Amino acid sequence: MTVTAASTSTTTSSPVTSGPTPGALVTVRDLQVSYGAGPLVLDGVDLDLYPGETVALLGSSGSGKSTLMRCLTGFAPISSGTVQVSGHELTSLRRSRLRDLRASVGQVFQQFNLVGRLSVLTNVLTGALHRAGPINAVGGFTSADRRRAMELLDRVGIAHKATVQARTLSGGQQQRVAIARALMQRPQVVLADEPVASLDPKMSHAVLDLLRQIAREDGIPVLVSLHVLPLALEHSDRIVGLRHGRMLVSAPTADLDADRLEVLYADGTEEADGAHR
Ligand SMILES: Nc1ncnc2c1ncn2[C@@H]1O[C@H](COP(=O)(O)OP(=O)(O)OP(=O)(O)O)[C@@H](O)[C@H]1O
Repeated sequence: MTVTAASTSTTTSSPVTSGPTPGALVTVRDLQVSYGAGPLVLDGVDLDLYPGETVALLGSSGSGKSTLMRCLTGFAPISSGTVQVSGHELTSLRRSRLRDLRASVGQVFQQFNLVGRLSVLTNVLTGALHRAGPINAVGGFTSADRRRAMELLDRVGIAHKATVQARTLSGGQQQRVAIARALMQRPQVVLADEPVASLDPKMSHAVLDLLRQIAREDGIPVLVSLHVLPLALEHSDRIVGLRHGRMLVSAPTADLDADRLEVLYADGTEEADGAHR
């Protein structure tokens, strides 16, 4: 795993960096975001994501985790700063190029976002549409697409459910299907926004194991937001943490423990206090 010099210790302010870091697939610099005329919800955020690493994104409710993820797909109102994905500056891309770039970012969500009445296999196949565009949907999927979708279902351990409706699966099984769908895009990076928030502890470990395995085997970065510190400490190579929109922690997981991460939750809001333990 590669880490930046700025990420080798817990920081109390944003690391001072400029330009893309060699080897990073995602580089965010001095990012500021506000919704409408509201206050800054991200303020001076820097982030690098490297091939093969799993990075846990922590922070109390409202600290800006989802907004940061949205920035990586061009769906957040960026006020200033830069976001580079695979060497492309996202903030200056035309719409068609932005669509291409989004296709290279696989996403996994808390609520799985499957189409419940469609088969598991078809749900995975829809991942191919991100790259091919909607026109391909008219012509249907190719046999190569189907073969790949079955291989991915096998990889996530759920090929035996390929023909059943997605809504008949358990939460953990549905999240595996969602991961297979994201992989169908042949992503260069995977963003998982609270992927285990709806799962029981056993399933949570299994899904996070799977995501980390994918990062390593495919050599892509996986950024996963979590609310439970022990899960982050067990299933990540590096932890970054937001508090009130500022990146307060950026360090290898091996250098961190729950006490050092408390800084993210001091003065926390809503369910943050205590819920992360
Ligand atoms: N579409 C929006 N319009 C206006 N404000 C928004 C919007 N989305 C998020 N916010 C605000 O931005 C801030 C950060 O929200 P965000 O959802 O990124 O936090 P989060 O860390 O992901 O929270 P949670 O852990 O609860 O999901 C919050 O104050 C939130 O109210």
